[in-house]
Amino acid sequence: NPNYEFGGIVTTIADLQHIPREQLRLVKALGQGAFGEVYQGCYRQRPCDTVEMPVAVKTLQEMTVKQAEDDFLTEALIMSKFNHPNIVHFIGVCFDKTPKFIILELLTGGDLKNFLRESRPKPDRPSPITMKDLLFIAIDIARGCRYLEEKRFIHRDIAARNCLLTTKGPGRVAKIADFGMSRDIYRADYYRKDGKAMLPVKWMPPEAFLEGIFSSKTDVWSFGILLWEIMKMGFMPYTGCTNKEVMDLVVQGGRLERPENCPGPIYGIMASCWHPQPEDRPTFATILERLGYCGQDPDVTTAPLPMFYLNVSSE
Ligand SMILES: CN1CCN(c2ccc(C(=O)Nc3n[nH]c4c3C=[N+](C(=O)[C@H](O)c3ccccc3)C4)cc2)CC1
Repeated sequence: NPNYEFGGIVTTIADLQHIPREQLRLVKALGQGAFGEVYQGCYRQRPCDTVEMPVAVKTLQEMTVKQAEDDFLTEALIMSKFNHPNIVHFIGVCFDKTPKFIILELLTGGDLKNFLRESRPKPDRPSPITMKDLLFIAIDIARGCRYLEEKRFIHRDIAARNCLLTTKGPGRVAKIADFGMSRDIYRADYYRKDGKAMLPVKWMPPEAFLEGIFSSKTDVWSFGILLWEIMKMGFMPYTGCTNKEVMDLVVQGGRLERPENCPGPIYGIMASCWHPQPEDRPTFATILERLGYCGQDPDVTTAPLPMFYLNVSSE
């Protein structure tokens, strides 16, 4: 069984909260995870309890190779170490029988990329959200990233697709929810990542995809791309470019343009995340401070959202 060293402490499966299967009830499928289905479920904290807590249940499909099983466990070990309002909370594991389960906090708003795309203004329906909502989502994720930075944990895959919302409605909180990439790096053999096909190149800085150098400044670059995703309400970055074209472009100093209607101060923040030199990129503490100022600036918070329906591209 894999173990996981974090902050000088080694954790193994024995250290995780184990949840008896009879205290769990699967309700409905939420989506397809990397290892198998993700379900909405109910968890009864004690057998005698009548009250049940809604949870998300990640399943490891029955027929898997040992490696996938270790990866699944490693993801649980990683998530069990975090405790922050902008990181999806780990509740426990249910590994006594197959299929194995990881029990996590349930977020019912779905992933951030789909939410942004669904929230675009339409000819017959103005957007249900405003620039201020987009800014608050960015601030939530920046808080989660600052926590990881403080813990010296490198996520390696900060992107809108890996973030979840507690609800689509007002009062929504955005959280970092997927640790698949950082989990894979804990795996001994890196070959799968060297396939390049698996790497989120469009979210990576040059030193990462050229030399395999990762640090919290890698996550800062990715956060800049995430900020661009938010301001473009779910567009794919570098639309239409292949990974190779993006690597060549970025190495030569090419960068994503300021999205239409994106307030200058916000574009300034994302551009600062894309310095060629990692050390010239801001910390998440600085990013949070600057996002906070933007939130106090009416020119920013009252800025109109971009219009997409004037062009026909689905992206
Ligand atoms: C009309 N809409 C359609 C979509 N719908 C949903 C769609 C998906 C979800 C959902 O997966 N919620 C989750 N809560 N907790 C975790 C979840 C996933 N987790 C995971 O760990 C998943 O691996 C994960 C991680 C990051 C992003 C996606 C999936 C942990 C909730 C509502 C709302 C109504």
